[in-house]
Amino acid sequence: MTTSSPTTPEFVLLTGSLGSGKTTLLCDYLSLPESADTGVIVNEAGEINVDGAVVPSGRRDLPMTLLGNGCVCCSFGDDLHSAIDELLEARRQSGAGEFRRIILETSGLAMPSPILRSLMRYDRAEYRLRIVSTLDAVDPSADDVMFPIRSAQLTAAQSIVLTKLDRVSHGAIAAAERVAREYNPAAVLVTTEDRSARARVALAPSELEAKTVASQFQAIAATDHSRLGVFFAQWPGSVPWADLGDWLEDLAGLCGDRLLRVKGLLSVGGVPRPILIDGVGTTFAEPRWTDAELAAGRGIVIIARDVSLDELTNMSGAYSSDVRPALRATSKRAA
Ligand SMILES: Nc1nc2c(ncn2[C@@H]2O[C@H](COP(=O)(O)OP(=O)(O)OP(=O)(O)O)[C@@H](O)[C@H]2O)c(=O)[nH]1
Repeated sequence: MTTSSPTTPEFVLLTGSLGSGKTTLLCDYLSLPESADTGVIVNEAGEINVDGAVVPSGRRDLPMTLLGNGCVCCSFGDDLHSAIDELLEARRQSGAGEFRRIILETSGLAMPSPILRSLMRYDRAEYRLRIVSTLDAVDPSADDVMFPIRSAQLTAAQSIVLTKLDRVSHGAIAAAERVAREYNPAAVLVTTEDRSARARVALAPSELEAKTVASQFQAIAATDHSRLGVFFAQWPGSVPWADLGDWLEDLAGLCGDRLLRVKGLLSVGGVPRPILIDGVGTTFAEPRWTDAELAAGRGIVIIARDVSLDELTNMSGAYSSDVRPALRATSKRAA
C-alpha cells in the first residue's frame, strides 16, 4: 500500500461531454505560467484529431502526445501507456525536469472507469489522480442516450467546471448549478466566468483548494435526481478483508456500468485506523490507510444509476449477519 505527498505530481483526467468546452479550458490553462511543467495527452473519438491541432497553437514548446485510433476508453489497449511513456521519456531526454502535472483530455464519449483502470499503474506512488469534468451551462441536461456517459463523467469528478457562462443568463447559470449538484453534490463547483481564473482553479488548484478536493471524499452525497441513487452501507464493526473484497466485487457485478462512484472510510481487518475505499465505476483504487477520524461511523457511499435499494439489499442478503452491512438510501428518490 502506498501514499502520496502533496508534492507528488498529478495526473488530471479532463472529461466532459462532447463540445462542453474541454479543449477551450485546456487552452486557457496552457496560456498560464502555471502550465510550464505540464504534459498533455489529447484523445478524440474521431479519426481526425482536431483538438490536437488546436491545442498547441499557443505553445510551440508544449510537451504533447496525440492519442488517435478512437475513443480512449474503448480502445486504449497499450496506446495510452505508450503515449504516457513517450511523453515521460521525451521529457527526461529534454532535461527539463519532472512534470508537475499531466493532463489527459479524453474524448467526450469516454467513460472514466476504464481509463482509470488503465492508469492504475501510474497512480498513487508516482502520480496523484484527479478528475475534472466540464458541464455546458447552455445545455446541461442529458437525453436518455447520453445520460449513462454524462452521469459517469460527472459523478467521478472531484471538480465540475461550468462552461459558456458568458452565453447564458443568471437564471440559466443557477439551473446549470442545480444540475451539477444533482449529479454530484460533493464535487467542487467552478462557476468563475473569467476564463483564466476558471482554468487556474480547475486545473492548477492551490493547496487550499486541493485540500477542499481531498476532503470531499468524506462528504456523503445527497441527490434527488430521478435516476441517480445514493446509498450508504454501514458495517457494525471492523470488516474482514475477504468479506469486504467479496462484497465490493458483488456490488460491481450486480451494477455493472450502472455503478458510478463508491467512496468511504472503513475499519478493516481489526485495524482501528480507517481505510479509504475509492472507486469510479467498477474500477477501485488500491485501498489506502488514512489518518481520518472514524467519527460518524464507518461506511461506504454508493452512487449508482437506475439501481434500487431492494437490489442492493437482496445482494447483501447472501452474507452472514455479522459481516453484512446495513443499507439505506440517502437520496430522496432512491428511498
Ligand atoms: N462563448 C463560449 N464558448 C465556449 C466556451 N467554452 C467552449 N466554447 C466553445 O464551444 C465549442 C466547443 O468547445 P471545445 O472546447 O472544443 O469543446 P470540447 O469539449 O473540447 O469538444 P469535443 O472535444 O468535441 O468533445 C467551441 O466552439 C468553443 O469555442 C465558453 O466558455 N464560452
